[in-house]
Amino acid sequence: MIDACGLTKRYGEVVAVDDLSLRVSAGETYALLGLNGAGKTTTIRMLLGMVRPTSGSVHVLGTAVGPGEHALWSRVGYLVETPAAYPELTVRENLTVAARLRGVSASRRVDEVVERLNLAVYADKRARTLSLGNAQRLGLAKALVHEPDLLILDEPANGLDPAGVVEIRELLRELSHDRGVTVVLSSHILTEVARLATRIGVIHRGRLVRELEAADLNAFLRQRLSVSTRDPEAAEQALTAAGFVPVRSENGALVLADAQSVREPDVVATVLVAAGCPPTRLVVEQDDLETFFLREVGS
Ligand SMILES: Nc1ncnc2c1ncn2[C@@H]1O[C@H](COP(=O)(O)OP(=O)(O)OP(=O)(O)O)[C@@H](O)[C@H]1O
Repeated sequence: MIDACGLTKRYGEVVAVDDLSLRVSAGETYALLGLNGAGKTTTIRMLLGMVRPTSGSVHVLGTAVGPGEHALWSRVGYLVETPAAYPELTVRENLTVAARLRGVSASRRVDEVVERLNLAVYADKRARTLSLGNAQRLGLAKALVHEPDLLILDEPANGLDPAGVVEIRELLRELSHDRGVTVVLSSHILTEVARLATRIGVIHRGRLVRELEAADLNAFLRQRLSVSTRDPEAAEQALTAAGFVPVRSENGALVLADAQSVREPDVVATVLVAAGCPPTRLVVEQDDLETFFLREVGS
């Protein structure tokens, strides 16, 4: 569906995207995950031919992205940053224009996306009166009105309230499962990405620093054993004497990060009981997603 090779974009001294290659296959939901300024929007703009790469190439649906490839975009729906709409036209009129531009004449499709994006109440309101969240809904409706095979969305949850975030997640999931739509999206919200994506690309300072299957995400979350006792100093000594490497955490618990402690906490408990300082709490903890992400981007 998408084949981007060695994409680089420089703005003077700033390297917004640096030698980034990615492939997205049919049916995937691929999420570009990165902090503010990581290069997500620039990458997405290059995929869509809105920004010309300084070097590298992009193929979308087998076609090289470049001037004159109009037919290609009838199969692609996209939303980039603040969605643009004709401010004096109503929601329905905006969608009708978008549909016509994509060669779709059926007003049924406009009704369907109005319904699907919960815009019925606003259908006859001018676009300029919409809240940020509803403007985002209109942007998504425009991206979907021609039933594209590929959706490319920059921060689709932007401006939406928590219910709207869930709604859009469900919509994208449904499009992917029921209609086989391929989705490429960017986000800086790891928990959201983890719920939706089948594959995740972590982008940092313009570089794709890691790609992983969402199903493998758990394997990247480090585990450790956290032990509390009434006498942490004695416990630390006993564990050190037994060959463990306990580290005192801020809350006074001892943390053991080695694989054996995580696998066999009973061995740790036995050492502590024998030393006369039995554990009052013994728990295997896992990195949360934010810790994983910050570790990946090294900050
Ligand atoms: N037109 C431009 N001129 C100069 N610098 C730019 C331009 N567009 C982007 N940049 C710079 O390129 C870098 C990447 O920006 P980009 O908007 O792609 O990041 P992003 O990951 O989408 O960030 P955000 O989540 O904040 O939207 C940033 O340092 C940004 O300031």
